[in-house]
Amino acid sequence: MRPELSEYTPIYSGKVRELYEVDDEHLLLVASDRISAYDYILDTPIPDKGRVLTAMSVFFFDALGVPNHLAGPADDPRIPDAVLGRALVTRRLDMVPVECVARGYLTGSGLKEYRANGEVCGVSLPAGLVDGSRIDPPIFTPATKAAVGDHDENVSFERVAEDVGIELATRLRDLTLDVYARGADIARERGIILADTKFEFGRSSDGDLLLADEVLTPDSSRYWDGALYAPGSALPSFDKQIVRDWLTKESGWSTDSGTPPPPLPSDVVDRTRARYIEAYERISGLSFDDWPGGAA
Ligand SMILES: Nc1ncnc(-c2cnn(Cc3cccc(F)c3)c2)c1Cl
Repeated sequence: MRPELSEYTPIYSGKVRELYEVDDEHLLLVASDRISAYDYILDTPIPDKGRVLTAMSVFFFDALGVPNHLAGPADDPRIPDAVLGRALVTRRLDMVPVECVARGYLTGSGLKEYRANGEVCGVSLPAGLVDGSRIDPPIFTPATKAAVGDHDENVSFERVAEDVGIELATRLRDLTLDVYARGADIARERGIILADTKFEFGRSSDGDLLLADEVLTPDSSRYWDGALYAPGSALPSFDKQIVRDWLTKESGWSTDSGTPPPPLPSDVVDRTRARYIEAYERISGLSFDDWPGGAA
């Protein structure tokens, strides 16, 4: 008999995720089916998005073999039926207040910084790079966590060292780059480019530095279709482009309308759900049908 979700104390609610307290030492990290686009949380959920992204994190935690915060399997008996398959029991850690970002390709806020001053987070890059250019070897471009609703602020490695000390800053950089490179290699071998990603780390009560939060999911990383990759072209998001294109090209809504996006039509929902499942099955080599939870 699984506990009810109402038995756990909610301690944090993010845009698309929630965090609950299971007991003094454990949390429940819940991924919703909500999807965000253009900084809005859309009214229409994508069925199974939370389960697919949870499955992706578990795959990468296992595949990368990095000490992490997981405290039980995807079907842990402490997970309520209502969130089975889209929730994980984790150790409660003392989170390091640094968004540990690795970039293997230049785009987004990194590209903006590069165009302004030829570097990203204090790391200078070769001249002549364009949107989507490969950054090889990948770079560590940390950020400070923004207030709710705001974007994180990119900071230099030196600033991180000032905040958390040079030893921990160095470990965060090395771990971030190592885990990103290995995860990106696994995905690239299966035709999916992980252009960049954001990790969070925490320290356990016995002082270990553990990989926490979600890992290498489409919400914490940019997923691109390797078959379409060419530097210089606007690179479509593997998982969110269907939604973005419908919103901006077919729905009549516009990003500068100042109004929330309209609900999504069922075909956009269905095709987006299929993209999430396709990404998971291609990267993991596993069938999503075997993942816990889902249609009762
Ligand atoms: N193992 C941990 N120990 C302590 N704190 C955290 C922690 C705090 N915040 N976040 C981000 C987040 C993750 C999910 C749902 C949200 F609403 C927010 C994660 C974790 Cl993962």
